[in-house]
Amino acid sequence: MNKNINALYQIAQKETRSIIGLMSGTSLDGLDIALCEISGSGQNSAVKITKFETIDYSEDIKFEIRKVFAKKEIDFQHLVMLNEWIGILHAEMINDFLKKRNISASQIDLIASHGQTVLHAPKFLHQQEKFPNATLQIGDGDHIAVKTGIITLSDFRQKHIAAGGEGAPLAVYGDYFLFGKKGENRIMLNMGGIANFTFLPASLNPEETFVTDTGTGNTLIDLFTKQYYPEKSYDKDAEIARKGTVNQLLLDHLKDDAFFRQEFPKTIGPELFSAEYVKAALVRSSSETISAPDLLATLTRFSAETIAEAIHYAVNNSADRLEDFKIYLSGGGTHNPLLVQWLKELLPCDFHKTDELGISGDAKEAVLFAVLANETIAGEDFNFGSHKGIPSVTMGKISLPD
Ligand SMILES: Nc1ncnc2c1ncn2[C@@H]1O[C@H](COP(=O)(O)OP(=O)(O)OP(=O)(O)O)[C@@H](O)[C@H]1O
Ligand SMILES: CC(=O)N[C@H]1[C@@H]2OC[C@@H](O2)[C@@H](O)[C@@H]1O[C@H](C)C(=O)O
Repeated sequence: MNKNINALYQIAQKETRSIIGLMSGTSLDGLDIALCEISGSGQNSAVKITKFETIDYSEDIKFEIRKVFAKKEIDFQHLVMLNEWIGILHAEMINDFLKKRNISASQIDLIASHGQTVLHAPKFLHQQEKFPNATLQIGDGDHIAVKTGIITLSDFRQKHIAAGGEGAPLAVYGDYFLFGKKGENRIMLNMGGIANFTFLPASLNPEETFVTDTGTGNTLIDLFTKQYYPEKSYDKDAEIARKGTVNQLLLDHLKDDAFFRQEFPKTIGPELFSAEYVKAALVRSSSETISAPDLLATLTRFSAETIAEAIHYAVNNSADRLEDFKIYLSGGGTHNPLLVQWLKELLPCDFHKTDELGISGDAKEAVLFAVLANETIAGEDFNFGSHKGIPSVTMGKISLPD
């Protein structure tokens, strides 16, 4: 038997697996690395994060990714080179992460690598009938496996699409296994570049469980902060937005898009929520001369209202009331006090952070990919039912180190 296949067989039978989860999201801020000890699988999964770090992307890395990120027309050779380069860079970041902590590669069972999303084009966005839902994450897993010496699972989203999904969000698998609690209605709300939530009803009936993106989270706030204040990468503590006033007419135009009228589950990216999207709404509302604080206040309100309206809609379609739901926040938007304040005003739910459930909100998405890898290697069949959007499949391609 090939020694790596034998290793996988042994890993699958271990009581506890050491799995590194990696996530680099749409904010292009860096690579989240979460070292997890995972025992069990499926609903019996238990995760302990033993180490976590976000390794910031250098300006050079951001610059090179931005050349292709969310763009329809690019230099194709650059994308091909970037796929290899990001794989090598991520491997080096993992090696540094381990070295700093005196952990050897032999102590790690698996790496679960999300990769860097460069284009996310569900059918809703590309609108070309003969083509399927499409998404591309780069940073080839073979580079990570060879350079770290650790078996690596990567490219999780393709199987989801192959099995009938949109390739995102995938959070529901981990959210259901780690945070589903019988007798308690929970909503796991992640506010990254794009915001999404997993609806976990008290029944834990997989047929009533779903996950959906809601629209922009931080992506437009970050984009226009950088545009008006090039020295800042985001509106820290909403300092700028707080000085502004929401422009209601602009807000109405921002919210007037077919994406918001689409049924759940749905997914989207910065391909739609771009500078052009905002500029078109500025023109339609004749507010091109808006001040930077007013624009940031309006964009923050746009995120808050679209998230809140999606949650209202989800709960209205259930047998329960908003007051009966606990919302667990994660992702960078949790640190935006104005966004969170407005959400609390718009949603009469009971607000918490995933940290209270033992998983830090900044690490959660990286952990979710470690859980997906755990399922692929050690999980048993779990049926999420027949409804659209959550195919009952394992995900990730396996790269062997030698
Ligand atoms: N103190 C803060 N005040 C306001 N916003 C903050 C603060 N801290 C973080 N953020 C926001 O969080 C963002 C980073 O979020 P996160 O790391 O969840 O993004 P991501 O992983 O790229 O997202 P995605 O879920 O799209 O993959 C920052 O760009 C910023 O908008
Ligand atoms: C294509 C892509 O990278 N999508 C991300 C992004 O970040 C948030 C939202 O948009 C979500 O759909 C997804 O990530 C999470 C981890 C998911 O798949 O659940």
